[in-house]
Amino acid sequence: MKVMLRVFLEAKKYWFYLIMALVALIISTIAGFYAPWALRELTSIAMEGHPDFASKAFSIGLLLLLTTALQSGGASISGYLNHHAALHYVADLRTELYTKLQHMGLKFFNKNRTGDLTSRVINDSMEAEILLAHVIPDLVVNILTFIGVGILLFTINVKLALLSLVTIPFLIAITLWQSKYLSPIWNQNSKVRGELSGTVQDNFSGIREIQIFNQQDTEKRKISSLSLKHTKAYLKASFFFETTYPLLAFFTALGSVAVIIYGGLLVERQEATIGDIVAFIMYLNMFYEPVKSFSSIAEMAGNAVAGCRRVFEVMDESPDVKEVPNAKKLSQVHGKIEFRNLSFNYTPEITVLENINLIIEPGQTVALVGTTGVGKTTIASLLNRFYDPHKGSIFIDEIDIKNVTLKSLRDNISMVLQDTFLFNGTVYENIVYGWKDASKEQVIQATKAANAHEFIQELENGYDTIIGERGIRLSGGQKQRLSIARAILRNSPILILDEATSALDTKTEREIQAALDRISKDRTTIVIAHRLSTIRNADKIVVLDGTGIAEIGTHDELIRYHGIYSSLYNSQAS
Ligand SMILES: Nc1ncnc2c1ncn2[C@@H]1O[C@H](COP(=O)(O)OP(=O)(O)OP(=O)(O)O)[C@@H](O)[C@H]1O
Repeated sequence: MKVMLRVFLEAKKYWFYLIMALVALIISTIAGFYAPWALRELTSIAMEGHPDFASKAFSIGLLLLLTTALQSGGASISGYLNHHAALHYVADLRTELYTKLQHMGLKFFNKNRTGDLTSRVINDSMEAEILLAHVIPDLVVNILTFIGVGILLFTINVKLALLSLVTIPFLIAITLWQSKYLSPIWNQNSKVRGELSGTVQDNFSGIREIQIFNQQDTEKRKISSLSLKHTKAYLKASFFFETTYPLLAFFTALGSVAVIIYGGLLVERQEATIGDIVAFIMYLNMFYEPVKSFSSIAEMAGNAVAGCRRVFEVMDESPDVKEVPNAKKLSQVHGKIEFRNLSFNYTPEITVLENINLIIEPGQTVALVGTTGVGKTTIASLLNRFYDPHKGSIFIDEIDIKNVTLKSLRDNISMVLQDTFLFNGTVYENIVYGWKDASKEQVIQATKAANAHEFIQELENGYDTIIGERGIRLSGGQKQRLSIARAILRNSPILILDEATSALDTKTEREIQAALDRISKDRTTIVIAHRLSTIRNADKIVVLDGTGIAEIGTHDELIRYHGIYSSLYNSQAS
């Protein structure tokens, strides 16, 4: 109920449509009450042998035509308006959910599979349409019918009406029992659907690995087992539905049987007319309908509420990286960076960084080196506030990065990563991704600096070539050059190069290295590299070992020191 209420309240923008739909629905439902009444009147005047029967029948027929027109017209107007409101709300909900997801920290994405999140944005959000355009209107129709037809039954004959109430508790008991069991099944069902969609998405992203390692059969089995799990969850729900439905039909029929038998007696005693009995039986079916359909509405609502709950779960998730209230804008910085007493771990069991103290002066190039998994990329991620440190702080130009807006912080930092991510668009669109207003000349300048201009021109459509999902139509080195061009174009005062040249051959690497050295001259640069020959000229080399900094110095100083760096360098040189 809470979820349903939340959907309704959040759809406030569309209340006008929903209210208009409600009015049309009420008119349509009430108009539908007339048909049995018309039959009752017709039977009565026929039985009485009314002299003006034909003209009376004509007026009844006209009225029936009018009410039928109102019934169908109202239903269709209401259906359209409800869908208009519901589908627009779904569009808003999807955008809101997507926006929320965009601002979640990486910790959240480490915990949740992208396929499952996609399923929440695409499928689960659509369940709000079911709630607004189907469940709520159906509930209104049913409540109105139950009350309205109930009044009519009592108006026709109190004794018969009281008798027909006898079956109601049975019908209610069955539907309550059904919905009690159905709700957890629907929750499970949505969860399995998310799992299935997550795995399918993972597999398509990793299709190359599946084919390289010939794991098609294993993956097929995994998908088949998840599909079966989904089927079983559905089957469990339909089991309850299918077993209880005949029971509901039986008790409904029992009500009509009782009315026929007792009604016959009342007609004989002249306490009721034949017209009353005919109309009564017709109304009785309408009267039981809301109780009977309660279970299918409950089923639909259960499914829809489970989907919406999964959407709201993410909406209510508080981001682990938050902006402080009144966060300041970090304007164009000089680029002094200080890590002060910094400690961080991804999981409570393993400490990645402990008590890191490091000052990088504006314009300096500092290289982070150390064995794989020591925490170099983590330092870069902390500087970007993809995560927050558990202890200590990071300052840029003496300002704690926790006190500035995330946008302004990230506007000051460009990153080139080892795993280059490119979007499925043109080469040009990917280069200007960080600065949409760049001119063509600026783009060409950046691609020339990144040694990418030449190969781009040789592509089928030059800068307008579509590069495919994740840049699949480009080589690793080409992708990396585009990502370097993108970072150069962004021209931010802090540049992070995380294994930025690792996918390049030695000749191209040397050429790009020269470009990178040039652009890093007038900005603070953090270089993460395994190939130590690429960072020889850094102003400072920081060697990480264990959870902390083991050595700091220039290349020559560290070589003379004969420590970790010197032995790493010598082992690479030999
Ligand atoms: N998202 C994550 N969740 C949990 N642990 C992580 C996560 N990312 C990294 N780690 C762990 O944190 C440690 C530091 O990782 P990090 O990527 O910073 O190392 P690195 O020095 O950059 O390694 P490499 O040179 O191989 O790129 C590693 O032990 C890694 O397994």
